Amino acid sequence: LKVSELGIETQYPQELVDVLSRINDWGLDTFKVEELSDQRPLTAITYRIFQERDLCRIYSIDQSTLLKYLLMLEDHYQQVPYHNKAHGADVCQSMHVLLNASALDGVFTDLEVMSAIFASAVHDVDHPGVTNQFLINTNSDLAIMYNDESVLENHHLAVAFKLLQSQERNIFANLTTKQMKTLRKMVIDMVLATDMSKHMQLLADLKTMVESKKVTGNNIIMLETYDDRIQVLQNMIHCADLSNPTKPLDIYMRWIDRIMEEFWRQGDKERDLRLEISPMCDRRVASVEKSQIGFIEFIVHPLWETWADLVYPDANNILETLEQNRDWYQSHIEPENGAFSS
Ligand SMILES: COc1ccc(-c2ccn(CCC(=O)N3CCOCC3)n2)cc1OC1CCCC1
Ligand SMILES: [Mg+2]
Ligand SMILES: [Zn+2]
Repeated sequence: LKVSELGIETQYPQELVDVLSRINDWGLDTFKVEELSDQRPLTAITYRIFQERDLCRIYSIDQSTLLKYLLMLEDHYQQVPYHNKAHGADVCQSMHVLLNASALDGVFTDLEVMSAIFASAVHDVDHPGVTNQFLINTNSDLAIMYNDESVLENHHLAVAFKLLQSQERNIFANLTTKQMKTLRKMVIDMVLATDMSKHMQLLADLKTMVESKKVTGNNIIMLETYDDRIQVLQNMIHCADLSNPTKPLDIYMRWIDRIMEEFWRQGDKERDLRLEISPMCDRRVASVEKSQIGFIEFIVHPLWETWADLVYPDANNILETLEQNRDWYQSHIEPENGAFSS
């Protein structure tokens, strides 16, 4: 990558080129990209991935149109502690790495790959930093608009596709009608799958697929139907969305700081509104480490263990890091608040 190919202006061009050289690695430091890109991590990372996968050439995407769309998309991520443009960038880059699993070599078409990268980049756009339940409980305009069903995820999709409607930002202008129809359906199916309320069903279906896994001679997964293909992509974006505990511990800790601040700000709003404070949202009775251990035990590890089975042995190192992080927190439980530690 050359400085001229960064796509964005920065006072640290060479350092940014150096950090982005890890675009295909699981440990890429999104926070470093955020700092070195002058607060443009989503544009810098997504633009780099489009280049890496040659998507502009394959789909005749004008580079300035892509940059205009990405900058506008990035500006529509809200300045909230966790669900901001850095999270969007991180999930996009994590998805890019997961797509490179050798068990999936040649499995997905270029259109499916572009759909997955696009879905990841847009998947939390305009997130207000509160949960679906909070939006429902407070009779918000968004909950009214989407009838309490995957409220945030429907909104992220609507915003992402609306931004495509101007001719100067329509990166998919040169796709055929059929390609656009396919891309739109897959992006909708993937972003809706990032709603935590779909987690148990997604995981159950993934386990069923693993039990009946069909592979070719060189251990490449065979996915014959749309339902099978989209199910793998839905679990992939869900894994990417829940990938913080699988990253190097110092990076994981910084994501914890951000999600807790976002949860605590929601708790502050609930306290002011005299609503019951949601679990883990009361900054006065926080047990950060215990919450993470529960999150890993009940959600993240069961999901990643199943994913690691599906793409065995490609995700073994990721699962290993997750288990090391879990063990680290287990052995560093902070003393109970107050005098009576158990
Ligand atoms: C680094 O820590 C986390 C990173 C990601 C998540 C997380 C959960 C579900 N998602 C997917 C999006 C979603 O559905 N959400 C967004 C979070 O709030 C619930 C609805 N993401 C949770 C995390 O920690 C929580 C706070 C202590 C234990 C759990
Ligand atoms: Mg989300
Ligand atoms: Zn997300």
